[in-house]
Amino acid sequence: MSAYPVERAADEAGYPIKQGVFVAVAGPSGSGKDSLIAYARDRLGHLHNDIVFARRAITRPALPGTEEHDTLSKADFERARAAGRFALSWCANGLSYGLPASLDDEMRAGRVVVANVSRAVIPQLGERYAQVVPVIVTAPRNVLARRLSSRGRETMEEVLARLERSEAGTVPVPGAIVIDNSGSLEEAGNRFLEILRKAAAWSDTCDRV
Ligand SMILES: Nc1ncnc2c1ncn2[C@@H]1O[C@H](COP(=O)(O)OP(=O)(O)OP(=O)(O)O)[C@@H](O)[C@H]1O
Ligand SMILES: O=P(O)(O)OC[C@H]1O[C@H](OP(=O)(O)O)[C@H](O)[C@@H]1O
Repeated sequence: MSAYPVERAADEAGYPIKQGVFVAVAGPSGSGKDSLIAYARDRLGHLHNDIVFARRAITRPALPGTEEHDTLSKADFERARAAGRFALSWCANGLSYGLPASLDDEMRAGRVVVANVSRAVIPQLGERYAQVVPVIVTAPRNVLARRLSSRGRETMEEVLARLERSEAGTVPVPGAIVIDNSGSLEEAGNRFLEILRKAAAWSDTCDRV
């Protein structure tokens, strides 16, 4: 068995990619990762062209009013993964998730890439990209429970499983920036926006040296 994830094998010699900044947004289900990403995306102003928001492939039907993603069947997902179409993939919550391999080109072009990822794959991101900014979004369990129930995307059983995972999925992420999203979306969203602005400035600096 290869020591590396399947996704790395396609271009082993070229990793880690030194350009670009990868902002990895993680944290328990319901903490508000997608909400913060959407908040910032709407307020980027002139940075809009420099920051790329990853579109995930998920083995879940697309639902109106939630994250826009590609939907693949399990079989198609596995085929895409085997063909090297994902920069990174993982399984969680009974689903498979993938980030498109085209993100490597965005990184090589020196852009800031923003993606919602599992906490567990942040170390793999560090193997693929030299500059990764992990952002962990948090909220207390009772807040997660309220938000997941009122979002209505999962059944009650699935909500309970996600709440269990909220702690079970916790892995140490050295150097992570933690955003407490237990208060207003505006407050946490502006903190996240500031992180993206800094990442864009950092990416510019790296381009020049
Ligand atoms: N600061 C906030 N105040 C009130 N409601 C919020 C806040 N942030 C997010 N929400 C709501 O909480 C719910 C969960 O948010 P969101 O879907 O962004 O979480 P997530 O971390 O992306 O979850 P998942 O990992 O399950 O996709 C949504 O209905 C969203 O509108
Ligand atoms: O618990 P961990 O492994 O950190 O995250 C698990 C996965 O679940 C959530 O996705 P979604 O809510 O199904 O869109 C996260 O975005 C992540 O991809």
